[in-house]
Amino acid sequence: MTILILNIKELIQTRETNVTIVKGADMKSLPILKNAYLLIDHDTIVEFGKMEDYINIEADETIDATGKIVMPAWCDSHSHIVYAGDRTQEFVDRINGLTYEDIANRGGGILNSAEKLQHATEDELYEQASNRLNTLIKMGTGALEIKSGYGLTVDAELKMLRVIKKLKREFPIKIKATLLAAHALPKAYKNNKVAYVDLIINEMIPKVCAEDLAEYIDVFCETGYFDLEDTQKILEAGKTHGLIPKIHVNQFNAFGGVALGVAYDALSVDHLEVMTSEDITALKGSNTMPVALPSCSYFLSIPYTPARAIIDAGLPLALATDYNPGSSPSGNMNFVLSTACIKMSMTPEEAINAATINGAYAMGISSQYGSICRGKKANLIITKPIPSYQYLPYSFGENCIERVIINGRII
Ligand SMILES: N=CN[C@@H](CCC(=O)O)C(=O)O
Ligand SMILES: [Zn+2]
Repeated sequence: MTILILNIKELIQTRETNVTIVKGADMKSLPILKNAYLLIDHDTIVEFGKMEDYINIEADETIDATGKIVMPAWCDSHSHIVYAGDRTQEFVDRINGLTYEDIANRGGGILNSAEKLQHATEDELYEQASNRLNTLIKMGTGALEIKSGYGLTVDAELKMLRVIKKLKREFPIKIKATLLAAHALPKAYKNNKVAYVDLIINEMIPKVCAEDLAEYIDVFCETGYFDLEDTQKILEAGKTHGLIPKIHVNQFNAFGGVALGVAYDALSVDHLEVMTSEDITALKGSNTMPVALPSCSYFLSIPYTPARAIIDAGLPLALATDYNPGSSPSGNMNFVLSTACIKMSMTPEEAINAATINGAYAMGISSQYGSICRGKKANLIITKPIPSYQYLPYSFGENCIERVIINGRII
């Protein structure tokens, strides 16, 4: 099956060579072809160029993209879309004055979702997660990382990861799975964190790896959750079993977690709402992608990740949704893009690089996803007729997407 897209007003994020990460000042540049064409063969981008150089090509399907933007589908490197129910009551409690921390301290928050998940069957979880995933795909997401972390028992963590494995099988988009058993201390281990960390290391990690259920190991490295020592032990054990580290860090407090992530060659360090100059220094020269989650900052009314300080220090930055029931009940990457521009002073070019190629890097897939490059996967967004690509973040809240192509298939 071949698909030919003609008369594209702006073809965004075109790369002649297979760039796999964009850093610092380079994030300001977003290669564009105006009045372009693009050819897909099966699941692969095979050719693109300017209409003036177009020589008649026969294709099974031809799309006229007059007035429209074509760009890589979003690469959302941080989500928790497998969860049961919702936490609307906590949302209302926060409006009435409680903080995210207050709610967690009284046994709500992550433990509330863990309680709900205990009672949900694998089929129920799959059904809820697939509804969310269908919505995300329509909003332009073509690759997604999904974490466990609402199970907090051996069985329930495995249950979550099996749901993710089924989503991988049944959905056309690229999915990466992460074991986040160290998301919160379950009630049963309230006074025995050491035993829970041991359970993760001695039972969960080996079982998850035996069933090949995850690629990444994650820890919520935060005051009141898991400290540097716990994080180090869990990352170490994960690495021994072939899991690649990715951590939740610096959401509320900065105490050296970023440097620890870098020391363990984490693929990404995510959240970073609170950053010190030491954290920025630690990231320099590393292979670790800093990931900002602006929807979480928006929803919890906490600081935004200091994107300018990070990018102006020459570092890369990725943007992701953090889609989860407690701190970001939205998986809309278009909103993330707008919020990054409006609240984090990222230019549209930086934000698009962060939400495509750098997001792909944070999932270890940027050699195949995240840009318009010959040989890469045909995961594309085709917009409605819009004035320019800058209109995407500008028109926040508006759905500018007309069609999505995933793996060469029109959705
Ligand atoms: N901060 C830790 N974990 C999630 C929130 C989990 C929840 O509140 O359910 C996050 O990334 O924001
Ligand atoms: Zn998260």
